[in-house]
Amino acid sequence: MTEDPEEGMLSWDESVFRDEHVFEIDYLPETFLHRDTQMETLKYALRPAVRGSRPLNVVARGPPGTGKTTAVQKLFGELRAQTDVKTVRVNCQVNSTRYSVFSRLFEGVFDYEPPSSGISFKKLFSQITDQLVADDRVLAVALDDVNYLFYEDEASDTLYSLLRAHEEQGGAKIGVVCISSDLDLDVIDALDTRVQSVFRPEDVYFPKYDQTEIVDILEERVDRGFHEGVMDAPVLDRVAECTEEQGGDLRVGIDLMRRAGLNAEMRASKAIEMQDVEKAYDKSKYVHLSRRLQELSEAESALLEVIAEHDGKRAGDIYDVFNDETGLGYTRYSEVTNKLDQLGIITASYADVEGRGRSRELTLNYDADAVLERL
Ligand SMILES: Nc1ncnc2c1ncn2[C@@H]1O[C@H](COP(=O)(O)OP(=O)(O)OP(=O)(O)O)[C@@H](O)[C@H]1O
Repeated sequence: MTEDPEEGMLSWDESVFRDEHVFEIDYLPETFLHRDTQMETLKYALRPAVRGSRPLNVVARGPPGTGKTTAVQKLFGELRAQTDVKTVRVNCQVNSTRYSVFSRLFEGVFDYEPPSSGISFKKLFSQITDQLVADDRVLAVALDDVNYLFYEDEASDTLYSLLRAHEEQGGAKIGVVCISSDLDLDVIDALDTRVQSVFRPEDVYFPKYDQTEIVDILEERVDRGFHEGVMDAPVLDRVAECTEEQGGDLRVGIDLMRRAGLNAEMRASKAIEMQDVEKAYDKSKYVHLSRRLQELSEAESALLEVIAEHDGKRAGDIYDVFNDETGLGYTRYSEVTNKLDQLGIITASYADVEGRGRSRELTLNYDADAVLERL
């Protein structure tokens, strides 16, 4: 038998992907492994809504990419399909004030946006609650990435309004699931005492997946996303190892598989090799960073750029450059520094500096070039 030189090579009309969509960021997985206890507790908390009662409130916590959003999306999807319960998930990274959170709730309840001319918060609030009462419907709200409401000092007001809706507004029934991936933030502790006294949520923790769990979960995607034989076990193990290395965030693994698939295609190969994974890892390990940088304001990006360009310099020097470039003063500089610190992009710590007393030292938590490339 003569060997076919084309064997193992992709032709133009072939692909390693069976369904590339399963590697996209908004893909909702059909099977959701290793999250049974978390799903149970969430169901337990939401079940009263199905009977027309107010659901229990929940705080869902855990490191990034551990399935918190997916869990809520799956349950909210089931509630929408099988019951009368209204569900709205608000991305607080984008909607980080009480007003914008309630604007999204308005949209969820009425299926159209609130008037763009603007109405008072009080009006916005009462229109939502009046409608819920009139329809006799329960509203389940997920505040996804709720930590951003804390960074903007809007969390207490937002929660207070949501939690008091049943007392003040004719008995509107609203339950809240707060999702936080900031492990340094104690959600309850960080709220005002007036909120703490009415907020006694169920706690659902999403631990980091270990390497075997990561393999189990990613195997599903391999089967759905790639043709048979494209990714063999040792290569998948390496993907899981890289994912583990990056804090167990499944986004890294999923992104890595997609990029590795594209790399294999670039070599016109029918199978993904280790080299395709290694090459992809240089990019995929920064998925957190890219996500965080996407939502920065102009002032935050400007300061980060200065820090990255002057890595290792004293805070005073950094402030001078920031001030020169943006015209913003020290108060704003200080606020932006705190925000970047809370986001985990930099660490701002106090240090004794000779001749200057205590001053803040800013260190970048990522490679400076990686930051600059993505800004
Ligand atoms: N058990 C699982 N099975 C299948 N896919 C999963 C599982 N857990 C997470 N994923 C996938 O991993 C990615 C990240 O999950 P998700 O967005 O739910 O995490 P998260 O904990 O909400 O993250 P963050 O806190 O950063 O918002 C998604 O693409 C999701 O489909």
